[in-house]
Amino acid sequence: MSYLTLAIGSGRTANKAMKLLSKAGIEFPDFHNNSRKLVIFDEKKRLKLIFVKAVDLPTYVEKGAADVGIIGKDTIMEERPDVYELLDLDVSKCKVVVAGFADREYETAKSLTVASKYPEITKAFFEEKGIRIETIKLNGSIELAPLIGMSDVIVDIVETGTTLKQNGLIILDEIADVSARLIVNKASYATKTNQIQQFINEIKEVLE
Ligand SMILES: Nc1ncnc2c1ncn2[C@@H]1O[C@H](COP(=O)(O)OP(=O)(O)OP(=O)(O)O)[C@@H](O)[C@H]1O
Ligand SMILES: O=P(O)(O)OC[C@H]1O[C@H](OP(=O)(O)OP(=O)(O)O)[C@H](O)[C@@H]1O
Repeated sequence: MSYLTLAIGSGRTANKAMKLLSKAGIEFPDFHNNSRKLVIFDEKKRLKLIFVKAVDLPTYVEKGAADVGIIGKDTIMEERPDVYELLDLDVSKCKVVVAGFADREYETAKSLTVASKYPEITKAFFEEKGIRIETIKLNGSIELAPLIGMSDVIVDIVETGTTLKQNGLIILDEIADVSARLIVNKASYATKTNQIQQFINEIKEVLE
């Protein structure tokens, strides 16, 4: 039987995903905390694991370079890949929110400048709300933008709320709940149905 290729984001989700796999009895002997190895196999050689930049992960799965992938719902919403989303893994939980200063007009604003890593989520959300926006695409430290007057608000991830609090910002709107999801390449699902289904069942069994 050939192996499945599984893509995992190399950043924050990697450890969570590896813990989940280990709980399901799928062990990767070559996985260590500070390892820079980008391709590893599980001990039974059923899974080839590749570590990719999270934002690129949907592309690997959509193009079939990976059969399956573990990725945050935020990235799925932003990239809208043509893949199957088959399982909510219920880890890496956070929210996509609009945040800004408490004392500025938000609900009554006709137009806003919004800084975000998520231009597509931002556009769709404010279109629906009927607020005209200019989006400033940033790749990190998003909370800085309103502090230095570069944007009125931000669209970003909140987990504990610490980053917002320490920068004097509050949640103004909630856009979506986020957790890690299992996505599957459509052609792989047709040609490797049993293998993929078995993998999903093994993971399902260890979800709380
Ligand atoms: N503070 C957070 N708490 C929980 N989950 C988060 C948090 N920030 C991000 N996430 C989730 O983890 C995913 C990966 O986030 P991360 O910031 O590690 O991206 P990355 O692209 O891997 O980072 P890097 O730029 O360091 O490679 C996000 O898409 C989101 O679903
Ligand atoms: O609510 P909290 O628990 O404070 O977490 C939220 C923060 O975590 C993420 O940033 P990340 O750590 O990925 O850093 P970044 O600024 O480089 O995106 C996110 O963009 C927020 O800034």
